[in-house]
Amino acid sequence: MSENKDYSRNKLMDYLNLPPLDIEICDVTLRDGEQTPGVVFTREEKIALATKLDSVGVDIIEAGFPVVSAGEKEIVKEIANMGLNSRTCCLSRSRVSDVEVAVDCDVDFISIFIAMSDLHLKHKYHKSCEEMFSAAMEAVQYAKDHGVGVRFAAEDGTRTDIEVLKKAFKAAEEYKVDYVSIADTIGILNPSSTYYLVSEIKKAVNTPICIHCHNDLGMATANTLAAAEAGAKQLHTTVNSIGERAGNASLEEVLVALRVQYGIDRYDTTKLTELSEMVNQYSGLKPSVTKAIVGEHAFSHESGIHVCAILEEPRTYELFSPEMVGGKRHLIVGKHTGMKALKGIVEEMGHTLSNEELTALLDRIKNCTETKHGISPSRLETMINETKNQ
Ligand SMILES: CC(=O)SCCNC(=O)CCNC(=O)[C@H](O)C(C)(C)COP(=O)(O)OP(=O)(O)OC[C@H]1O[C@@H](n2cnc3c(N)ncnc32)[C@H](O)[C@@H]1OP(=O)(O)O
Ligand SMILES: O=C(O)CCC(=O)C(=O)O
Repeated sequence: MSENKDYSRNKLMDYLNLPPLDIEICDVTLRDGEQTPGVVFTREEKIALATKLDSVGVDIIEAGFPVVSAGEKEIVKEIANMGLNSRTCCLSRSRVSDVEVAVDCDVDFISIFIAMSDLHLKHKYHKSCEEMFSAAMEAVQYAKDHGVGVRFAAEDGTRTDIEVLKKAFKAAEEYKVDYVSIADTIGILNPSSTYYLVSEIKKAVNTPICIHCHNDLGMATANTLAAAEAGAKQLHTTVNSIGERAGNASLEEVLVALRVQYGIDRYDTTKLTELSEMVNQYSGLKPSVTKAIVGEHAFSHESGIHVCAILEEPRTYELFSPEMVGGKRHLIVGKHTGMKALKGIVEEMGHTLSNEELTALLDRIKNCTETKHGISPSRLETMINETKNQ
C-alpha cells in the first residue's frame, strides 16, 4: 500500500479491531451554533453556510428552530427547499403548535425534544415525566401524520436516569420515530461513560441513535467519537465548536478525526478552513489561535528543532497537511528559532547569508526586547537586509 502523504494514520487503531463506523453527520451550526450568546446569522449568511456545509458533504443540516421568529421559519423553509444534497431538519418543542410550524418548513425531519431529568422536570416544566412524555408523543404523532420524519431527542439525557431514558426511547419506537437522540446538554460525559451509555441504549432500541455533545469539560469531540464507536449513527457538530456556553463538538475536529483515526474519507475536508472563516466572520467569534484544525497556529511552527525537520519533511511535526483542510503552514521566526531553521527560511525568502551573517541575525532575533511580539515577514526582510549591509 502506498504511503499516505496527507496525514499519519493512527495505526494503533488496528489493535482495537473495531468494526467500521456507520455514521452520518448532522451539523447544528445554524441552530445550536446560533444559540451562542450574541450570535445571529442573517438569511444570506445562513444560505451561504448551508451551501458550504452541503459542499463538504455533511449529511444533515439542522437549519434552525422555526418558532423562534417568523424570519427564522422562513429561512428554515428556504434552506429545506434549496435542493441541497444534505437532508435538512429543524428543532421543535414537544407542542403540537410548534410542530405545526415545523411541518410547514418542508424539512426531512423534525427534532422533537423533551428533558426527562429530575432537575428539568422539577425546575423547568413543573410537570411529571409522564405528562411531558405524553405531550412529546402527541407532537411526534402530529409530525408523523403529516408525513415528516422525527428525531425524538432527550435533552439533558446524560443526567436522566438511564432506565427512564431506555423506557422512553423504547416507547417512542412504538410511534415509529426515525431517530432517538441522547443530548449531553451540559457536557457531563467523558469518553468511557459515553461509550457505556450509548452501548446500553443500543441494546434497548433498534432505532438509530444520535449523539449531541456539549463541550463544558472540553471533551465534546472525544465523546462524540466514543459514541460512534459504541454504535451511535448520527453525530452532531458545529463549525468552530460554537454553541451554548463552551459550545458543541467541532465539525472540523470530528471530520478530520474520522479520517485519521477511522479511515472515513468521504467528507471534503479541504473546505474546512474556508467554512471556519465564514463562521468566524458571520458570528464575530474568532476561534482560539491554538484551536485544532482551524486555529491561526494550527500549522505554525517556531521551534528550531521542529522547523529544521519540517523543512525536510512536514509530517515530522504535522499530523495532517494544511492542504488537507484548506489551511496554510506558517514558519515563524522568533526566540525559539535555530540556525538550520533560520537558514532554510532565509533561503526560502530568496536570500543567501554567510554563516557569520546568520549567526549575527540569530543573535539579534533571540534578543527578546526587540522581537518580543514576533517578527513579521516584512520585519524579517528588513533585518536580513540590515545584516547584509553591516
Ligand atoms: C438545549 C437546547 O438547546 S433547547 C433549545 C434552546 N433554544 C431556544 O430557546 C431558542 C430561543 N428561544 C426563544 O426564542 C423562545 O424561548 C421560544 C420562542 C422558544 C419560546 O418563547 P416563549 O413562548 O416566550 O417561552 P419562554 O422562552 O418564556 O419559556 C419557555 C417555555 O417553553 C417550555 N418548554 C421548554 N422546552 C420545552 C419542550 N421541549 N417541550 C415543551 N415545552 C417546553 C418551558 O417549560 C416554558 O413553558 P411555559 O411558557 O409554559 O412556562
Ligand atoms: O439532541 C438534540 O437533537 C438536541 C438537543 C440539544 O440541543 C441539547 O440538549 O443541547
